[in-house]
Amino acid sequence: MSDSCSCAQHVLMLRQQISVTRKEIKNLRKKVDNAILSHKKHLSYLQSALTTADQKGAVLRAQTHQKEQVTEGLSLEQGNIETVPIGYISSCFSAKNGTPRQPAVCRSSRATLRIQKAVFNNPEHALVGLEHYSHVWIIFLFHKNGHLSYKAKVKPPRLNGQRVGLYSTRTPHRPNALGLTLAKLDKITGDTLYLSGIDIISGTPVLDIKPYIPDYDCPQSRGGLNEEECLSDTMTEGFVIASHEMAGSLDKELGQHTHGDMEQEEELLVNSDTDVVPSMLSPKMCDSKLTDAPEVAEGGSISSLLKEIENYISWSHDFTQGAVEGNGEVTDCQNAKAPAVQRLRPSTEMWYGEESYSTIASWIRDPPVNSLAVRFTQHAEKELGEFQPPGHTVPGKPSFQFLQGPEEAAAAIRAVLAADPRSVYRRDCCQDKLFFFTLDTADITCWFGKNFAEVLRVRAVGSQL
Ligand SMILES: C[S@@+](CC[C@H](N)C(=O)[O-])C[C@H]1O[C@@H](n2cnc3c(N)ncnc32)[C@H](O)[C@@H]1O
Repeated sequence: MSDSCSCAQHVLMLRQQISVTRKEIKNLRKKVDNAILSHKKHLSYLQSALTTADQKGAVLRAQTHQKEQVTEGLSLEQGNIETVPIGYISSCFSAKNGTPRQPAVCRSSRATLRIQKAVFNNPEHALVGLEHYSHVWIIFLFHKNGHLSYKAKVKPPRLNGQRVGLYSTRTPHRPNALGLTLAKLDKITGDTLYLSGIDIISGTPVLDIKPYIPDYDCPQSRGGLNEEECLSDTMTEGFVIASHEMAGSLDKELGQHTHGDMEQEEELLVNSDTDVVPSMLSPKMCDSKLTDAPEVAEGGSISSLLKEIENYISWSHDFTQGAVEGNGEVTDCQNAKAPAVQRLRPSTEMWYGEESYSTIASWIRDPPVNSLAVRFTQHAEKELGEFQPPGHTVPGKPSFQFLQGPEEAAAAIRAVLAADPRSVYRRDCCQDKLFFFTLDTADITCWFGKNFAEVLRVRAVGSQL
């Protein structure tokens, strides 16, 4: 009996010891977990400090290198510069394939650019004031050129195999692999720029940002066009403003005008050495020259002259509106013209003088390749419709990271394909092959037929086939 009693006591004691040991183990585990957590925090802090130090190191190295170059006589003055990216692009294009060739091709393409802390202690300070501008020039490195090879002559895809000097093109393959893109600045939040209308892939190092100032950057805008007017997508405003300007300058000068001056203005309008045919002018302006109106010369009917100008302005607005509706193509300069509108250019030119105008190679607006009709199979349309806007999570459905939803994505896909993203080689030799590209979080599969492209499949990046 006593044996069994002492045995039971022993078991009880052992149980108590086990329970104490368990508690100790639990406490120890807690301590270890806490230690791991605090180490992890410390580690991530150290890692981020290391990254910043690395970036700062890169900047310092660049600066030191620059100084060394100065002492070695290889300074800025000799055209030597060690570049330091001010940030890297995150964009809806992850690869070169399928990325628009110019920003104007796809207005809905989106990107962000965060200014690096390594370059400025307070990157957001460097952006103060930029919010007043609607567009910015992005100067970047074509970092995915693969190798730094270049040739003096290139074959732009839109020239369908014809060769031209590389400096007459925007080819990425140039001695200094610098790209220049005019992007729309949608907003700035802290140290980050939100951009749209870009032709730059994710990960691209950006070297500089400059505000787009039409008064400086857009020859057509000289002579008093304001920002809004110059940035308009069409010629309409420019044309109308020219007429307004004419009215304005007449307003100012009416008192001093002689009959001869009036005649000159009219001469300029009707007989200028341009291809503006009389039928392009207001019927009234063609029929009755201002010089035919003796009251004006006598200073008697200024109001009728102003009325005339007003009619002209309103007519020219209607006319250009009609012309513009036919074609929405635009290029770098945001008010560059569609071919239909081009004919109107000389009439504006008259008022600013020829030197105010830019000229371009005709193939830019009238290339020997057709733009393509784009269609989606029903299946592809349905697949695209599944995509959710950024931040929306619906179980089992993919979400975009940049594009605002399926509609915007469809517009972007149409724009990219309509401009025929294939190389000349691919167009000629691989016509029957499928074409793949990635847009935001969607993998697009399509094929090309005569003058059309068809989207066959739209799948979430990384999803199983
Ligand atoms: C023809 S370049 C024009 C870029 C810029 N607008 C310019 O005029 O300098 C646009 C093409 O460059 C390619 N591209 C974009 N970002 C790139 C990068 N970081 N490295 C190499 N190629 C790039 C894409 O294939 C895109 O279609």
